[in-house]
Amino acid sequence: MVALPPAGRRLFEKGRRLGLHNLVEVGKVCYVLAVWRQRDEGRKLISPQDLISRSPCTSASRYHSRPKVNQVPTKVALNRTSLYLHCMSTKVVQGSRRYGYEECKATADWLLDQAPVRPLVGIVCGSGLGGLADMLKDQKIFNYGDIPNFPKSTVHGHAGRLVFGTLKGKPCVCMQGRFHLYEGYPIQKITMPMRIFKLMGVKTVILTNAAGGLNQDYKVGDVMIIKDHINMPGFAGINPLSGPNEESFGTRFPCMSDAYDRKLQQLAQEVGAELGYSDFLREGVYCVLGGPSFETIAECRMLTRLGADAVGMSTVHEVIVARHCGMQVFALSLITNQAVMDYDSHEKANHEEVLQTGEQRSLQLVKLVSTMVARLDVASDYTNGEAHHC
Ligand SMILES: O=P(O)(O)O[C@@H]1C[C@H](O)[C@@H](CO)O1
Ligand SMILES: Nc1nc2[nH]cnc2c(=O)[nH]1
Repeated sequence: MVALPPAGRRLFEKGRRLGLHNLVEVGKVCYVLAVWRQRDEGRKLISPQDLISRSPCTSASRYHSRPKVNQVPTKVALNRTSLYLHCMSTKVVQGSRRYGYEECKATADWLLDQAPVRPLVGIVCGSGLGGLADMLKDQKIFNYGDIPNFPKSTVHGHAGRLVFGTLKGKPCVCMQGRFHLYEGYPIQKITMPMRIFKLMGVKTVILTNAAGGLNQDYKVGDVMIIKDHINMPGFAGINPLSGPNEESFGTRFPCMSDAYDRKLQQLAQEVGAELGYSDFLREGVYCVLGGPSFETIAECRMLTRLGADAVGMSTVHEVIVARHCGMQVFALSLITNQAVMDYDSHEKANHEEVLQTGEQRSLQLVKLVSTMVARLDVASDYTNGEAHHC
């Protein structure tokens, strides 16, 4: 429990008596991250943002104006079934602590309370690649909007669902849709699911994305095993680990030269060869940019000279956070379009083409990933020799 100032402590004590838990201090402002026990709703975790959007600040209450989503509640009035927020400040709480251990743990616990399995493998589906989640057996699905502290998907082709289940007998959790910098979320927020994965017990993370092919040998529909990355936003100080280090997750200065697990790359090559995919299976360097605009011709030429084989708008931030907290990482790019390199070309990158290519390669991608998962050596982590059933 973090140290609370006296006002926060009093609020916490009061909230506790009424069934509210986990009062968290952020900067100078206290807010409630609540496990709110309501008589007929059972146990419910409500984040500050949810409290703001859902709480019934009625005209009957002395708090007459409904708080705006980016306002920070400075006072909270409680009774048995209702919670009223008083927002005096419009200051938005900044910084990584807001997406720190307490929040991630609360969300992980909330999910595990209801999940049918304790996942050992976490999968992130890129644009148009959500079909992977459909492979899971005995599914339990959570819409992102219902998960405390979780961002919402805003991009077409990202369903915005967290799916639990088993894939070839392995307990998995699958993000059907991810978050991107260009959606306007802080970088700590878009990578928070990785820490939630970790706290739920995930050992191996498999990430997929749609990317533009920079390497002139690549064709649309190729699948690139990511062997390394170039973190362009990182050059400008935009890194998910910026801010106070969360020691409980990992070290201040994590190594990234071993970010992409070599054994898993080897396994992908073997599985790909067995499945007859060698013709379109590649290995290369993925470069992340901020997006949402696609690259200019000059930018594509520059990235090629820097050693990038594919360019995209995701994955790298998640990889950094996943490695920081010690998970094993494997990542794939589906080359959905050729980056335009030539001023005579009339090609134009567009999201529709990205989704369409995703659909066309979906079956092979699902087969590759599911066969790899079947062979993952995570069995030794099962308790009592069984899958982690909660
Ligand atoms: O989530 P991913 O990286 O697969 O999404 C890519 C990058 C943009 O979000 C979008 C562009 O079409 O696809
Ligand atoms: N930045 C970037 N992201 C992509 N995602 C899919 N295709 C592309 C592309 O060409 N550029």
